[in-house]
Amino acid sequence: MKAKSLVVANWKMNKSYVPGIMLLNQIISTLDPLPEGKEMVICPPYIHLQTAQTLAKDRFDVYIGAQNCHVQKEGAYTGEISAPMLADLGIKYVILGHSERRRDFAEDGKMLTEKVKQALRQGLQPIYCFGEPWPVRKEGQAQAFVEQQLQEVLGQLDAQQMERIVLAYEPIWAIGTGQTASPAEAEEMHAFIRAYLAKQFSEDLAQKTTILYGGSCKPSNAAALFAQPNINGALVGGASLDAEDFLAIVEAGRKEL
Ligand SMILES: O=C(CO)COP(=O)(O)O
Repeated sequence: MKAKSLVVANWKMNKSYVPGIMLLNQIISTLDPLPEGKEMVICPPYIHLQTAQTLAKDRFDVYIGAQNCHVQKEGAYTGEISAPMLADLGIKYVILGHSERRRDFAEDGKMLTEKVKQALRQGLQPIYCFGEPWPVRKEGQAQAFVEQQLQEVLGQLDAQQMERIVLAYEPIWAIGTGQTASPAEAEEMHAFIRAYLAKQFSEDLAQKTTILYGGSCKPSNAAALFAQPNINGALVGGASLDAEDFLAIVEAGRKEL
């Protein structure tokens, strides 16, 4: 079985209520149905999740995701949102391990393993993010760094759990910088990640796992990235805040993925 292809919007902390609803409407209503095996996913801030879910509910090709969830199911955790709350809304995906959360909220492998397991228990599909900073790449240590970020979380999961995980390679130096990894650089890392999955789990699981690229993905570079054999889609930040740009990336995915 071939890996599912996804083009995922990560709005981060952008778009207040009315502009957010307008953008959701524009993106979802303009998209022509995608063929089977391809999905568009939108991960807006929490305030938009319920509306987004309503707008996407009759589409078999559009799904909604959250940008984070708490480790615990419920309790005295002021300001937090739990995985059961997201699942109850019908949300399908949750982004976990984004470098901005690792940096700003000290999320480490141990905590992310627990979050991934909690999300899975609630029926959500985690989009697990990882990627190296520039000094690590410069030293030629990018693969070793990525392998460790994979191992500390995925190494704690069984094959059945792994079947519901989406991976997102996001080199930190490419996030929000306009400096994307070249298609060859991205493909080299994606092939390495697939080889890791084959070694750690099985060749079958490695082939079935969706591996996204993230970091300054734009309409101008999406097609070349998507043409790489081990790239199954993208996690898009800045360019997902503009309907035309994001839909252009989704269209590149329709052709190339
Ligand atoms: O962090 C990202 C997606 O999660 C990538 O952000 P940019 O597309 O803005 O570089």
